[in-house]
Amino acid sequence: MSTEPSADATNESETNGTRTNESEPDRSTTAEREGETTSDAYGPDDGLLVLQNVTKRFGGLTAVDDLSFAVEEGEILGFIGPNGAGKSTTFNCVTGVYPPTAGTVHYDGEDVTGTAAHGMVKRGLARTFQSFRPLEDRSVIDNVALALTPDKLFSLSGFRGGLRERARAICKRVGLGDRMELSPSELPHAGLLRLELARALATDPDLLLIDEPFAGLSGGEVEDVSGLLTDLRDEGLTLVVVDHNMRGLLSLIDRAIVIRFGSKLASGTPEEIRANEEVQKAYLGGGL
Ligand SMILES: Nc1ncnc2c1ncn2[C@@H]1O[C@H](COP(=O)(O)OP(=O)(O)OP(=O)(O)O)[C@@H](O)[C@H]1O
Repeated sequence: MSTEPSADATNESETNGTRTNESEPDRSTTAEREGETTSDAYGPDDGLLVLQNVTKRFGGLTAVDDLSFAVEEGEILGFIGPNGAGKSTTFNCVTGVYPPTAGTVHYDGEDVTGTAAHGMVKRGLARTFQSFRPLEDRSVIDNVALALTPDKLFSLSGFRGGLRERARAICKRVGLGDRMELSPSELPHAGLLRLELARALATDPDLLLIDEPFAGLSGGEVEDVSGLLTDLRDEGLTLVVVDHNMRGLLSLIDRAIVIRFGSKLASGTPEEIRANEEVQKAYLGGGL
């Protein structure tokens, strides 16, 4: 698996799960871990998004290793793993940043393996980024309007008016209704996160992949954002959330997949994840 001479083991609470100082993870342990999880045999229709045996290699490094899981329609799935576990790489394989080296990705029953990013957005898959850069010379509402997909809105009568109306509704939806005319630089961090969510919602997704929404938020803000995400799910969206804030994440999600060294370590309800000894070890000191 990984031969990464990584120096990314800087998070002391997750040092056990990084690849630092490890040339090869223990294969037999991996096999034992897999034995503890539910069956890894998924069919294309087992969820809105289904990964089957997805592997991604960068040269000699295997960042994602034969990973299979399904995201069920209407759920909030937590996608958890220590630093360097392969979470972003998995997201990148799904959202068309690059194709997987092996394995297949099905979206809404169709094989979308290797589909480019704009094609995945068109199919209804949106993504937020942890480090996002809105256009600073545009207002909040303009940033949202620019993310709208015109082919879903175009009408001969009022193309521009329609866009603005829709952007306004989305700003209100994410709690930015009273800050639409501000510049992004005037928003606090939690406001920027709401703007990033708004930009993703502007593509009219069915499935939203959200990268570390709780990073940098206070306890109260975590609760507010969790409330917003729960509302979005209740309105019909399917959500996959990645975050290191295990406590915040476990109180939000319906189910979690935990990965380590690019492979599945555990899956289950928040209660099952909290009680899982392998997860406890991977997050030694993480306060589950
Ligand atoms: N483009 C790339 N080229 C080479 N190696 C990469 C590339 N992208 C990621 N990696 C490596 O793949 C492994 C998995 O990285 P990835 O970013 O997917 O982990 P992660 O779980 O998202 O980590 P974090 O929580 O720190 O963001 C790491 O060892 C990383 O250094």
